[in-house]
Amino acid sequence: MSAIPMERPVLGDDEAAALTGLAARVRELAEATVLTGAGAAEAAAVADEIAALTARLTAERRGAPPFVTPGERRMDRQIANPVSGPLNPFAPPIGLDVTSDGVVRGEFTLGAVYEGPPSYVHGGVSAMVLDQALGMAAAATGTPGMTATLETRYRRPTPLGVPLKVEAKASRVEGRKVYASGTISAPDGRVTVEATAMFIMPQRFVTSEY
Ligand SMILES: CCCCCCCCCCCCCC(=O)SCCNC(=O)CCNC(=O)[C@H](O)C(C)(C)COP(=O)(O)OP(=O)(O)OC[C@H]1O[C@@H](n2cnc3c(N)ncnc32)[C@H](O)[C@@H]1OP(=O)(O)O
Repeated sequence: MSAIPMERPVLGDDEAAALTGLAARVRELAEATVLTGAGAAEAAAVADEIAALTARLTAERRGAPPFVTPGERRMDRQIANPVSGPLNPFAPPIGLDVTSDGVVRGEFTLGAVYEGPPSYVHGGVSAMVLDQALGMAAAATGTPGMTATLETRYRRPTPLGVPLKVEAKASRVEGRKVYASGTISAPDGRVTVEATAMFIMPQRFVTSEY
């Protein structure tokens, strides 16, 4: 049982655009927070101002992140997704395109908030990006599912602050199970992380359209 309900408010275009802009500013704030050299007094003063802004936003609080109206794919409605969602300040966000032959591709740059080992991307963040890309590749087969297994192989460190590529494709569908694989690669074209995953469509979603 989740504390966040399934039912979602649906945003109009104006509100979606405004909240997307707000998320972009908060993303910049997060980066500024981990990189600032403003000093203790200034940091404390800014923290007070941010607390006041947070209070303004929570004065009208929703029970769950909103969706936007259905587009071509129902999965695109979830605009607060932590990988691709423009409404989520935690998301880079990564624009992921699905080609007609089911290949998912995205280009992205990860800044200091995603650091694991100094100057490199946190391995959990790479796994999250791949989970999303492979999940979308699975969904593109017409059988979307929950991640049942995700195996990552970290072949070399993934650099921060440079353009990265993620690519994924489903390899086969067996009933409710979909198998997919993918990679993250660095600007020199070398693969830094490989992943394979298996997604299972829960029985209760068998008739849903994604
Ligand atoms: C669908 C909605 C998603 C839409 C997404 C849009 C794309 C967005 C991209 C998002 C990307 C991010 C996505 C996320 O972040 S998804 C979030 C992370 N994943 C989860 O939280 C999943 C949690 N687990 C479950 O909900 C259930 O266990 C699932 C749904 C996976 C299976 O529960 P179900 O009750 O259906 O299973 P069953 O008992 O009838 O078994 C059926 C078959 O499967 C086999 N099996 C079961 N589990 C495993 C396992 N772990 N490894 C290997 N095999 C497993 C089992 O042996 C059997 O095999 P067989 O006997 O038939 O041979």
